[in-house]
Amino acid sequence: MTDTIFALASAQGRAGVAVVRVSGPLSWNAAEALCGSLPEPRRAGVRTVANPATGAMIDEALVLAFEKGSSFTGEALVEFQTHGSVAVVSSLLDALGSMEGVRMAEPGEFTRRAMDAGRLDLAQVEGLADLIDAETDAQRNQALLVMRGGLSAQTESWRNHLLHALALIEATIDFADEDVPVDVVPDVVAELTSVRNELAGQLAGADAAERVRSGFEVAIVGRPNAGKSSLLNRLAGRKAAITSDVAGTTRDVIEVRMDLGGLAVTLLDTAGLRDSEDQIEAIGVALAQERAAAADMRIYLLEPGQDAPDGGVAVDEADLVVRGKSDLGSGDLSSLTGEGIDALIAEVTSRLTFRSQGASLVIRARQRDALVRGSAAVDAALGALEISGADLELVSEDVRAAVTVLDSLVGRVDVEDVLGEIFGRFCIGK
Ligand SMILES: Nc1nc2c(ncn2[C@@H]2O[C@H](COP(=O)(O)OP(=O)(O)OP(=O)(O)O)[C@@H](O)[C@H]2O)c(=O)[nH]1
Ligand SMILES: [K+]
Ligand SMILES: [Mg+2]
Repeated sequence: MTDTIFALASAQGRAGVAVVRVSGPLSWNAAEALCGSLPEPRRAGVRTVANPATGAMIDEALVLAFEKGSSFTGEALVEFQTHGSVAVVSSLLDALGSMEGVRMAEPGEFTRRAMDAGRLDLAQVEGLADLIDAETDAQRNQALLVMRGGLSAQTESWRNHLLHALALIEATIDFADEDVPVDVVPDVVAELTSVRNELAGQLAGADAAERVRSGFEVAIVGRPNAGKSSLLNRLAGRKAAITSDVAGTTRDVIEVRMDLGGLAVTLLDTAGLRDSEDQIEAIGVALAQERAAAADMRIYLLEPGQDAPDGGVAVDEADLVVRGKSDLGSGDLSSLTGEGIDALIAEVTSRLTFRSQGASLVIRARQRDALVRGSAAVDAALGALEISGADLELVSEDVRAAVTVLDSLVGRVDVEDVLGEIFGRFCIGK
């Protein structure tokens, strides 16, 4: 019999309410032992929860039971909503742990069971993991789409087209000796081409999807004392970086995480760009150049009197060049007075929002890799079909390979090795 597992599903520590989840064949028995009778399935009921071994009362809780086949895990499941006290939760967990056939869940084990029961596929599990980690609206929306099966539905449709192509090819191979000269090649080519184009479309939006998921990096660069750290602090609304009138104050890259219009953005403050005799500062400048070059966008901060960026970091059309310290005379913005700061935020947000709009549903390197391999297999099949008198056996092998790759994307085959890694990153209780 499968183990019955339990865990705190809500966050650790003091809270208004804590949720303890019990899933598996013995979950209802365990819950009945704790609270007498269970409410009707899917109907909340208030119960007194007591330790069956000692009779000691643990708490008064809202109890919810789910029947096998209609819970998150697909198993019989009970949720206790207790008062969110550390002592209540630990005595409830202790009481559960002392029961025969019931044990603490491993990280991600509830989700793993949901997947085994066919309630979620692997791509959806990845969406769920991202949803739990989501900090901004864009991350939440993206994760929800994937968790609700957006990528899975696409994959299913590609798979159906490929299977249709395969059926056409195989019928031709089977009837090769007979007198039915039907040329299936045009239909097969049409099916494969449409799949290839859709795969290419998803792949084209993978970079943007990755940015939405992990956040855009925006680096502030410029000469020493231009006011970069002051600008970072103004944008962050707190004193994240040291500022001073000493040129060469910043050496390390300072990172501040922000939410700009629902997008996750990491703002980088970097060392002022100049040739320095100071070894440590020179290392800082090299680091600044490296991080700025790798960032998605740069804000080049000009100091008063400076007309244009002076090398050191390549500035392209994705970047913003702004004049600071406007309070001293002319300029676009001032970190001292706040002038022009909202306009800068609006401009950065609109540029990044524009870039995020092409995002596809490919949220993981694993998924992208599968699409790249699937697309290569479809290309190989199409290539083989271009030769007149194409070897249909070879074509069918390529198409079959593409199907297998798509199956691995949703976890239908061949994914034991990635499962451990994916579920291990969930917390206990999920
Ligand atoms: N008047 C005025 N002074 C500013 C403004 N922004 C920064 N400063 C001053 O300019 C000097 C340098 O500011 P920082 O923010 O340390 O400049 P930085 O570009 O980070 O300097 P490094 O880290 O040394 O490269 C400090 O004395 C700041 O107070 C501004 O908008 N107006
Ligand atoms: K400075
Ligand atoms: Mg600085």
